[in-house]
Amino acid sequence: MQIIKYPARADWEPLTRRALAEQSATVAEAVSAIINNVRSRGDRALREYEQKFTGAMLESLLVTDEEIEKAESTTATGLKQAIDAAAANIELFHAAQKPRQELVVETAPGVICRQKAVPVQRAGLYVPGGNSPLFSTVLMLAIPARIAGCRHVELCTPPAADGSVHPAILYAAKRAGVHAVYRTGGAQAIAAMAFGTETVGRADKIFGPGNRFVTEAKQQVSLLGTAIDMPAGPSEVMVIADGTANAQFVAADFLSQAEHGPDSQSILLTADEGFAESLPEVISSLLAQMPRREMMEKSLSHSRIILLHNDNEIMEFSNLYAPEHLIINHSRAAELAAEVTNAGSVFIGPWSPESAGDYASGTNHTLPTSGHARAYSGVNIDAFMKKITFQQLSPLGIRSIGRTVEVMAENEDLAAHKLAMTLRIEAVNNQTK
Ligand SMILES: NC(=O)c1ccc[n+]([C@@H]2O[C@H](COP(=O)([O-])OP(=O)(O)OC[C@H]3O[C@@H](n4cnc5c(N)ncnc54)[C@H](O)[C@@H]3O)[C@@H](O)[C@H]2O)c1
Ligand SMILES: N[C@H](CO)Cc1c[nH]c[nH+]1
Ligand SMILES: [Zn+2]
Repeated sequence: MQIIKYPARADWEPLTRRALAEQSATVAEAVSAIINNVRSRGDRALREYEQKFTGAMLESLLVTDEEIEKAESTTATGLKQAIDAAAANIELFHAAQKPRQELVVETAPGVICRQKAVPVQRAGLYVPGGNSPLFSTVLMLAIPARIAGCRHVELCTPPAADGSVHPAILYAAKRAGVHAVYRTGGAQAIAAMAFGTETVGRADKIFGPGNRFVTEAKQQVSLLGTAIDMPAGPSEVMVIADGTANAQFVAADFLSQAEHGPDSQSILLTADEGFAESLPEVISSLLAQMPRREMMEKSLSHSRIILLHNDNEIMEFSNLYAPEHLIINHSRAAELAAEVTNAGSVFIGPWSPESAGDYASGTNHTLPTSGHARAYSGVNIDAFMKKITFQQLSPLGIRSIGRTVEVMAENEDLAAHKLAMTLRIEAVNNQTK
């Protein structure tokens, strides 16, 4: 693994670029063709793509109630208990985010303004299933959708080669209140939820992580009129460590990222040269005990160890990179955490591995990647809600702001705008004569 020692400031920006996560032109072209095909040929296109990418020959795209019931009985009790325990924490943290009450402000006498949070009505959730069936993602998306009060929640996920959907995905979907599950994945699933097909319902907004094809598809359909949560592509972690960090912990955090896919990325920032130099060997020895070694090696080949002069430089670099996950395994962890301005989710201290947030601490694991944490939040209750504003003016309100509106409309050269107020001012004046 590459160790980059004291890079010049001019080289920091290029170092923050993701190795493979950039959306290539080929991916964009392939995705655009898939979207057009699904848009014009609906279910037929979905079936063809599933056969091509997963090998599944599908009769029904919709998972039946019987399959969901059966999944409940085939999922091991210990796993169901773990899913239930994680779900309870995710519910607690997300329920606390729900706006408590409507906002009401009388901005001027007789002018009442209200802001009301209203749920997205039809939510489309994507649960990845290429590399492994991420049933934890079902909880991360469907629980906030249910708490927000979405009227219809549908979920797409790639099927196995025999056409089945992993039982734990179905168990979690039922537990979290999903209304319909479809066996389709990749860009085709995103297109299906964006435009609707004979079977898949059209969603108002699409949520969830995925590989480069899924993320590109979400970005393309967002330009064609369907809202998305954010770009949540190939996973990445930045670890900040000093000499007090347990190197095995850091190495395991690197590997847990690498196993998400060949285009995941892990970066260590440290000011401790000895720690930087010793880490690759610790990673290699842990890697030797792991399954999926080949894929993890690919991911690690574009991971990096970056040696900087001090903690100030480390925090500056981290905020420039804007990591999806930031683990601070450092003697001043809490102080450094207070300086984070760009990150998806932060894990503070030696006892907070990313795995905790991936599954069970209660925070959401659907997070912005590729530097999008500079401007986007991870999934939270707000993502499932729109804020609608209301205003109601009384005759007193017309008196309060009528003249202000007239003057502004006149000076924007918008005579009809002015007239709509002038007529009311005259009516109020006539009433009170
Ligand atoms: N950012 C986040 O919040 C977050 C959370 C969880 C997972 N992830 C990421 O999600 C990703 C999951 O990826 P995955 O591949 O395991 O599952 P996936 O479900 O995202 O993608 C699998 C599907 O991609 C499509 N596909 C594969 N190769 C293709 C090709 N050549 N052309 C067109 N379509 C193709 C197929 O339809 C396939 O079924 C990982 O990169 C992981 O890091 C991100
Ligand atoms: N680390 C992933 C992206 O945040 C989420 C995940 C699901 N399962 C395991 N990990
Ligand atoms: Zn993970």
